[in-house]
Amino acid sequence: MPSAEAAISLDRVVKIYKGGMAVNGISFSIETGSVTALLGGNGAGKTTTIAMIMGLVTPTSGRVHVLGEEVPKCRHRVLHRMNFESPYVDMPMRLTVRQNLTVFGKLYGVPDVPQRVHELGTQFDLKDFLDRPTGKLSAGQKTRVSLAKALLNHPEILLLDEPTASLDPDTADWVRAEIERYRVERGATILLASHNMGEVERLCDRVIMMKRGEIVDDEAPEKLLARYGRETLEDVFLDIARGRRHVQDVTQ
Ligand SMILES: Nc1ncnc2c1ncn2[C@@H]1O[C@H](COP(=O)(O)OP(=O)(O)OP(=O)(O)O)[C@@H](O)[C@H]1O
Repeated sequence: MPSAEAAISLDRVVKIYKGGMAVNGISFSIETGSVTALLGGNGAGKTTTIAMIMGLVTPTSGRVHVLGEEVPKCRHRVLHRMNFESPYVDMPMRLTVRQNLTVFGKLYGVPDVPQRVHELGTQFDLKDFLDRPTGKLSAGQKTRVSLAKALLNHPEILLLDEPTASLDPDTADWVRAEIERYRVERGATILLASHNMGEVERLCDRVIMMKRGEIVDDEAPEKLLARYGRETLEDVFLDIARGRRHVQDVTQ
C-alpha cells in the first residue's frame, strides 16, 4: 500500500490521453534515500509516470504524493525540493549555459545563484562553454549542463528520464558516477527511467517493471534475477517483455 511517509507515493493512478490509456491504475511507494529504476519497453508509461510525479501531467484518476504533498494540486510546496533531468527536454537554445542555469536557479529559489552556477561549472567541467549558446553544444556537453541544472537546488528527489541516452560509453559512465556521488553525498531519493540494464544493475536498489501502463514486477534486482533464473537484468527484461513470467517458463 502507498504510504504517506514515503518520498514518493502513487495510489491507483490512471492516465488516459486522447489516444488511449498510458498508465492503468499503478500504485507504489518509494522510500527516502533509495534509487529505483522504472523499466519497460517503448510506450510502457514510464515518462508519463515521471511527468505525473513532477506534477506536469494531471492523472485522470488516483493520487500522487511527493514529500507528503499531493501533486499537481500542491506542487508549489515541493517543487523547490525536487528536480529532473531528461535528454528529451531542451533548454532555450539561444540563451548561454550560464543564462539558462541562472534562470532555472531563480525558478527553483536557489539562494546565491551566481555562486551555485560557479560551483556546478567546476564540478561538471562546464567552464569552457558557460558563455556559449546552449544550442551550440554537443549532446554530451548538453547532458552535463542538463545534469548541472537538475542539481542546482540540491534536490531531495531527483527524477531522471534516460539520463545516458545517446551518450558515448565514457560520458555515460561519468554521468552514472555523478549520480552515485550525488546520492551518497545528499541521501537523495532517485527515480530513474532507463533502457540500459547495466546502468540499472549498477545504480538501483529496486526495479519497477512496467508493461502497457501496468506494473508487472517490483523487486530488488538480485531477487528478480533469482526468480527468473537469469544472470543479467537484460535477460529478465526480455523474459518479461516477451511474456515469460516464471522461472519454470524460462527454463523449459
Ligand atoms: N502527450 C501525449 N498525448 C497522447 N499520448 C501520449 C502522450 N504522451 C505519451 N502518450 C502515449 O502514452 C503511452 C505511454 O507513453 P510514455 O511516453 O509514457 O511511455 P514510455 O514508457 O516513457 O516510452 P519510451 O520508452 O518510448 O520513452 C504511449 O502509448 C504514448 O504514445
